[in-house]
Amino acid sequence: MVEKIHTTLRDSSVARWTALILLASTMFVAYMFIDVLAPLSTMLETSLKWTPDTFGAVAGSEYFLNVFAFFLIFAGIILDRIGVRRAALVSGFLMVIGASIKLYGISDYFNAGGFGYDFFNSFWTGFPGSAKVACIGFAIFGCGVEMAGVTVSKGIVKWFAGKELALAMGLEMAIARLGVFAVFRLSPFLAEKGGVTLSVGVGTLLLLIGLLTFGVYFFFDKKLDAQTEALRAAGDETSQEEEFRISDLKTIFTSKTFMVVAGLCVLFYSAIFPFQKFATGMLESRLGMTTSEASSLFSYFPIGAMILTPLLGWFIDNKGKAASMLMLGSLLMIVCHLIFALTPTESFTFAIALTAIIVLGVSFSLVPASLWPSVPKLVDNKVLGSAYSIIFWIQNIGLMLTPILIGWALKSSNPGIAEQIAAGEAVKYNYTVPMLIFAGFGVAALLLAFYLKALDKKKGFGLELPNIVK
Ligand SMILES: C[C@H](NC(=O)[C@@H](N)CCCCN)C(=O)O
Repeated sequence: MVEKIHTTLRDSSVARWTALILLASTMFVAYMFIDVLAPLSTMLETSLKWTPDTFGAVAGSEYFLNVFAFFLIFAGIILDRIGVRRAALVSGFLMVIGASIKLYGISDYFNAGGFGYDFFNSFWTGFPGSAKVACIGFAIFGCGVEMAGVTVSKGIVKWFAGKELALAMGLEMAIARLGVFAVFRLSPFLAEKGGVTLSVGVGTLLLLIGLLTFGVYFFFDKKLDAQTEALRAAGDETSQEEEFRISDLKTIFTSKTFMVVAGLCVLFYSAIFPFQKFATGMLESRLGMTTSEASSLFSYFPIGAMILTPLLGWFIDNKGKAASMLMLGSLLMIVCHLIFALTPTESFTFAIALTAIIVLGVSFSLVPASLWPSVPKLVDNKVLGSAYSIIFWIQNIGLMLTPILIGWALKSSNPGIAEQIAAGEAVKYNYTVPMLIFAGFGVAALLLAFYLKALDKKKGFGLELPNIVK
């Protein structure tokens, strides 16, 4: 007699959490790579002649293909069609390929006249060849990392829906933030020992390990699918999953509440991830610190977020209040950016900077912990991959344009400074205008958060309700 299966790996907490750790470890190394150059802006300006606008353009290039080639939209459709495990491998490969190209662009070999050097320096000469190659690599890496983000989100919903969903998402984000902390500590240290190439080289190697981790996850996911299929065949699984159709995407784009969440997401994240790229330079300038000191100080930002995000996830699973948390998170962000922008130099002490960084970390827990687990409440599971990819796509437009805007604002509000730095003078940029721009994004996000709460009250999506079904 064939034994009937009544449970799946999803019902074993050990299997569930192991799947989460496998997915999150790849995101840990991916987030390390995203910010591997972030603490090195000053070093890159002297070694590779990357001015703030060049640095901003390289930072923004991560999102270029996602936005303009609509890669993220395709990534979501591909994910909904080929499933989590295959999409995870595709994204892992893309990250490794892109990172390797970026590594080549900043390498001593390339910059000493290696393959492609003459070509990449023969056009648009105001933008260094090293930065052009770095942009190409980072844009390919960006396709991989964003596809990985969407895939991991859908993967977590697959394992944790109706269980500890927000806690699991919070933990995944916490592990990713730990990657940001690690890179802000490690990257300047490695760069001091072996130059920028060593930092990016180690980052690339770690991504290879991340790809292997996705490979291990593949087998967990396969087993779960086989068990779920067997349950369906035996008639134990009531909710037969409907097939995804492209026309289903219309329901996402026409949902007002979904678009408000996407708007809030792009505004909030535009004042966080791009800020991470400029924060070290801002702290160096405002507190007269070295790169290494400023980078260490800023590393407390992801640490705060890392500790709080899973706790808030647990709270949302059990008590709800996601919409209210979005409002509070946006408000705290405005306060912190205004402190960076407007505190007079004599009052901007180490303690003030540290407090603002930690409070910003709290804001960076409140919004992600409540935003991402709210998405499954707004759309059908069969379009969930596409829904995450559309939100990420809209978010990527902001993440791509904001570093370019900030780099430009920094250069324009500090006329002559780039030239003085290039001439070896010990002058600093003034970051007031860029920080006011970040605060402005926060104000717009807060207004949308108020609107979202009102919409939820009217339409009853249950954003304020707990996730755990008792
Ligand atoms: C979960 C969320 N992830 C994102 O927003 C992704 N689009 C990744 C962005 C990474 C920065 N380039 C998060 O990390 O809060």
